[in-house]
Amino acid sequence: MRILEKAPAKINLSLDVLHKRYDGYHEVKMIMTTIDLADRVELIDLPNEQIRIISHNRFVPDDHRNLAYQAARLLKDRYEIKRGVSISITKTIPVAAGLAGGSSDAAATLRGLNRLWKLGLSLDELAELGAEIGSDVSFCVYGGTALATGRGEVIQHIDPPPHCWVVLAKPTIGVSTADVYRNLDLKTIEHPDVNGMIQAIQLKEYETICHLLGNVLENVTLRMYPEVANIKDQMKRFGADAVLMSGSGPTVFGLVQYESKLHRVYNGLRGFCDQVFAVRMLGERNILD
Ligand SMILES: C[C@](O)(CO)[C@H](O)COP(=O)(O)OP(=O)(O)OC[C@H]1O[C@@H](n2ccc(N)nc2=O)[C@H](O)[C@@H]1O
Ligand SMILES: Nc1ncnc2c1ncn2[C@@H]1O[C@H](COP(=O)(O)OP(=O)(O)OP(=O)(O)O)[C@@H](O)[C@H]1O
Repeated sequence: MRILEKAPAKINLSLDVLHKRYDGYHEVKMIMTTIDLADRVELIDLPNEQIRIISHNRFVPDDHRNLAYQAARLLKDRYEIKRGVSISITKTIPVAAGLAGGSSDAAATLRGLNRLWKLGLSLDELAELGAEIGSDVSFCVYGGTALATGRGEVIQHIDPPPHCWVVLAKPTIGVSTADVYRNLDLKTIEHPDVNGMIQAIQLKEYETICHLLGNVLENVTLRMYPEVANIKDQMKRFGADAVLMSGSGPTVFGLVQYESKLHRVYNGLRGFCDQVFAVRMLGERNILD
């Protein structure tokens, strides 16, 4: 049997860090939303016990380091599955970009294997398992728009933002999330207004959403990689309504309300950056059904 799952990327509209926890992780408070930029994960049942990863992207590991492999291993061990699976990942989401590409592949693998192996698990149960793989996996199991707290795995669904376009530009550097958190100086950060962002999303106030975009990890990555600031400047110059780095970066996203302006921002950025995308926000909860 063959199962196909879409694995969409996320962006963080607001990302705050409250404190460092005793387990070494940081307590976060952030708004995540799904965008229409997705990998494709294809699962094929294998009669033996093997978990096989196929990916033609040289930056994506094809062994136990792959988060999709870890998702399959977790379900196989936890539910004592005596079968194997071939997991073929077609990447569109840039790697190590701050867009949760690997996490979304893992989440898609959890959803797909739940169907392939007829495990009958709920999305809540899959999200709980996902948290064992990585902090962003729980959100990716559901997709949509959510307030994420804890280390990112405590998910409260919220309304989708109003319709708009997202232009993404990924500089040719990969960023280590662990390094960015390690270099964050909690004493000097300016906290974004996460509650205000939730309210603005609920009221569908596009201008307020633009005004309140904020990410405390942005300055850390900007200090490590000044080219990210350059891309931010270019994106503003070409007319994006608001610009922010996603997650730990280095991808920069710009919000654009009207399609007429979208092409100018997209084409302008293509002169500076190899990986540029123009996509819709997909903040509705049932997008993965
Ligand atoms: C930056 C974000 O992408 C925003 O959505 C996430 O907070 C990171 O999520 P992720 O990549 O799934 O992170 P994980 O794979 O769980 O952790 C990678 C590393 O980032 C650091 N980390 C991650 C999440 C968190 N709340 N606090 C942390 O300090 C830890 O050093 C951890 O070893
Ligand atoms: N399925 C996968 N796709 C991409 N990278 C993966 C995958 N599995 C493991 N990795 C490894 O994870 C690292 C981070 O890649 P990923 O694309 O998930 O980062 P990210 O978008 O910054 O994630 P996040 O936003 O959750 O921090 C890569 O350098 C790669 O070695």
